[in-house]
Amino acid sequence: MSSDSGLLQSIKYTRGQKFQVLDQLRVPHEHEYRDIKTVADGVDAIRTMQVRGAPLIAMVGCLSIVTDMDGKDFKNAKDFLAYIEVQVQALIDARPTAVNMKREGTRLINFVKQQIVLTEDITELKLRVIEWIEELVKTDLETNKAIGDHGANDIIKRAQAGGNVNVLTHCNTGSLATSGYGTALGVVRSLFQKGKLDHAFCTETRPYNQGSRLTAFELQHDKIPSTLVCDSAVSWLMKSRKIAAVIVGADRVARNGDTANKIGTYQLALVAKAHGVNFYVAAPFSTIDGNTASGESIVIEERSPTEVTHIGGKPICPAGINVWNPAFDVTPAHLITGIVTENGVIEPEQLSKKIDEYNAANL
Ligand SMILES: CSC[C@@H](O)[C@@H](O)C(=O)COP(=O)(O)O
Repeated sequence: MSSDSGLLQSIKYTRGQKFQVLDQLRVPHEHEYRDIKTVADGVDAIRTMQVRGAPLIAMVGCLSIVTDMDGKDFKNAKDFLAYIEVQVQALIDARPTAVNMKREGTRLINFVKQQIVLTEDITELKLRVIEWIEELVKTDLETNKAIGDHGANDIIKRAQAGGNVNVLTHCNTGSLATSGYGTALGVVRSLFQKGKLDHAFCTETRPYNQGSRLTAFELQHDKIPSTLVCDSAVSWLMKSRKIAAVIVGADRVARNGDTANKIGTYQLALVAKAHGVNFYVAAPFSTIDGNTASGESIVIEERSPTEVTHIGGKPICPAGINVWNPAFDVTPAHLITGIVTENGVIEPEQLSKKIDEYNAANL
């Protein structure tokens, strides 16, 4: 399930058999898969960033429930529901900023509540949960392809003179952050497949280097013409090359369009504004959090200082220096040209209305 091709397969899952995740801490140099047998394994893989990226975190979390409940006995349906609620909360707590695990976990709990009205048979309930989670993973790939096409079409439409475009992306939002294809990197893939991409630039994305380790790897893998730049080179890049668009992913989009994403996204948006470059956020609708009014209330995860002070386990600065390591920042909506979803490109001012329409149709 869930692969574009071998090396970019973030998840290996076969019902009733194994569930494994690619250990992204080792990419690009090694491709080792880790078994996920329990929710505790899932939480650990998410916390240590063996798996990362908002959509993938949710899928790995949910699939870890599938393997965890295998062979477990439950006294009754109420006991089963209580178990699901506890596991979902543990997975939500693993990393606080991305909303996807919270959203899918809440939907899963609601689904179980509906099902226990229909049947109290535990074997049947387990099967329905497995099918619900497998569908979630399958849908993610289709969603990403739709995001890719909507984003690419909008960029092409706005590109002056209708020629091929250069784009810049940040962090890793590709096959490795999703079940396949990717969100912002899906837009790059789609531009390439349409023959409309001149060149893709990707940032290193310090401190964790998702750009240089993972995105550069994906771009090379797909033979997409691409160049890696330091995070500190982006202003000069936009000044000296013609960049049609910056495309980033999202960990949570608030109702007003403010967007939490990998640290450094906010400065990219400011630089894009200063240079008249369109700035897109590409994310599935499940990353839009209609319950969060604005970016003010988004909790920003702060991670270990060692991610800044060390690279590959080696220190790169004097021991004992104070470090602040926020993993994400919030880009204000007014800097965002469009939010690219599977349902089309939404201007931030239209987002609240679109959320209400989506909820009326889907919830
Ligand atoms: C499709 S992934 C979208 C976001 O999750 C991505 O841009 C990002 O910020 C990832 O952060 P990470 O800390 O690597 O999980």
